[in-house]
Amino acid sequence: MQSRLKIHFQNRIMQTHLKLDLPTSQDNSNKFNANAQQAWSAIGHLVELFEVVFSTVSQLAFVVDLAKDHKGGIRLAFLCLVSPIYVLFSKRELWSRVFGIYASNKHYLRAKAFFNIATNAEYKQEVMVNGAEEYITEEFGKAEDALGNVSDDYAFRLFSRTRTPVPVILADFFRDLPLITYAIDCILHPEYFSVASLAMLQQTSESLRWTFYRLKSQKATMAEDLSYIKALYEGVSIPNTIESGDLSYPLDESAEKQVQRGMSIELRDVTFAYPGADSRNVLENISTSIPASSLVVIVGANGSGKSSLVKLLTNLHRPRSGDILIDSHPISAYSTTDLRRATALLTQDHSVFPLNIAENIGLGDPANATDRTRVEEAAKMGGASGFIAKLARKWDEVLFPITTSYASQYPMRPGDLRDVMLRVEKQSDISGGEKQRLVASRTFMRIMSGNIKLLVVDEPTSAMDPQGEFELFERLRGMREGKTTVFVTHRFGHLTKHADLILCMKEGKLVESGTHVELMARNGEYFSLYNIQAQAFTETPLEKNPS
Ligand SMILES: Nc1ncnc2c1ncn2[C@@H]1O[C@H](COP(=O)(O)OP(=O)(O)OP(=O)(O)O)[C@@H](O)[C@H]1O
Repeated sequence: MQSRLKIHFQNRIMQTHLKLDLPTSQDNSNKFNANAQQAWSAIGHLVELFEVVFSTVSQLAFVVDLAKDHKGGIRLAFLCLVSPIYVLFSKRELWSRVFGIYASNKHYLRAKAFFNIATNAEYKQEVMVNGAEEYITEEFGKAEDALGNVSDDYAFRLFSRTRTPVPVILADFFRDLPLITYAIDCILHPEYFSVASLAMLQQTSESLRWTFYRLKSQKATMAEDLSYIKALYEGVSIPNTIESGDLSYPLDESAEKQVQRGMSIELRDVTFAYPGADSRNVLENISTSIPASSLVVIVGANGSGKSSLVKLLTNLHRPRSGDILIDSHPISAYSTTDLRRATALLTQDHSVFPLNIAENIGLGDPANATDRTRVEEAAKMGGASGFIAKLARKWDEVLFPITTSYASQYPMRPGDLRDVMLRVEKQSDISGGEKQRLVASRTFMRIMSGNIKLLVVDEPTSAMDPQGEFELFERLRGMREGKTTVFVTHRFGHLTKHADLILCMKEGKLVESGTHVELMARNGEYFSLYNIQAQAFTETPLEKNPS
């Protein structure tokens, strides 16, 4: 039952995540973080709560029953309840409250940071190449010294620690009180003494204390448990920032015309900021028109807003103000599913899924993901066939498998178990350039779907060799028929000469637009950027055009 319920919840959680668009999922105020284990635990806790309530009632009934047959029984029953009630109200427990834990001590944070840098494999290379070992050790020591006696004990324990021993002494006293009273009773009235009732009394008192304690903890977690389940069911109704319209894309034109035309895009006074209440504008007052089937190159320095502009063109984000028109209609009027189906985006973020190579490429066109001929063709176009052929399991190689393995002991001594552990779920890494080729192949798979009207390529070749980069761009350019193609690149020399339109960005603004010849004649930002590239190959910088 546990597995079934967990799968049910997992399915729900997955659907909620998949439904969210990019801005909604990046908006911290919308963080949907329900997990199936929590939901299952919540159900378990509720069942336990019923059990504890039942247990409390039956134990209380037993105490009353015992008290009835004993001289001074009512007094004894009352004393039995003192200890559990004291525990119920006196113990400071963090888990019984709504809480947030964080460390604010700057020396503590610094010591933790250096410890992390020294022990985390992720930083190993950077630490080594920078020769930072000594610095890390020294700074860690300084932070530790400055920290002095500040305890970094488990937060739960820190919270329940008491300054005086009085509460502990009182708790012990109340626990023993019924027995002490009973013992005095027995001395004064030996005729009432019974070993059986003494044992029962002690047993009942002990159980009651424990039951009350459980009751307290169950009550405390119940609100949290119920909120997990509520969050799980409310997740599906988190509204997306990018709402879908009804207009289908491509518009209902003759089939022949659709095949030949790419997407036309117009931006009117567009301003954009990333999600978050106080985020600043990263694009301001952008107005431009990208004709259907044109080849556009976006250039500009780091941080000038090229990728942000791409995110607007590809409908991953919406502007803060201004309008975007696709084929003369507002972008918001179209079905988001249709627009996504017609768009291929190859970016610098190369995500390799924890799936085999063939599926990693096939996912560019999910409808044909298992068509091996297409996948192989796409890999060839993306320049990935060469390295795939060298992998031990070729198309079936899973580069970054999901890790589930753990062993009882680590490090283990050489032997059978250690060998097995080293073999299972071994990550076989490939180079950065090879990863980019793999992701590029996925884009070719997507282009081959035949639905693409807008192809956007955002600096996907940072790790590729110049030959690989040139060939990739040429192949992508070769696929541009019937598509509007947008390239973002710092090494634009060989592309901008083919471009119908160059958009030159600077500090979030579109500072120049036109063809290569027009922009060179302006002696402006584009001229400077082009000149910097040209200088890498010529002795002297290009002369400015006479203005
Ligand atoms: N997800 C994000 N959230 C908040 N700000 C962001 C985000 N991504 C980028 N920015 C900011 O937006 C601005 C423009 O960034 P963008 O990535 O569009 O520039 P770019 O021209 O593509 O840069 P590069 O050439 O380095 O890729 C930068 O100041 C950047 O810090």
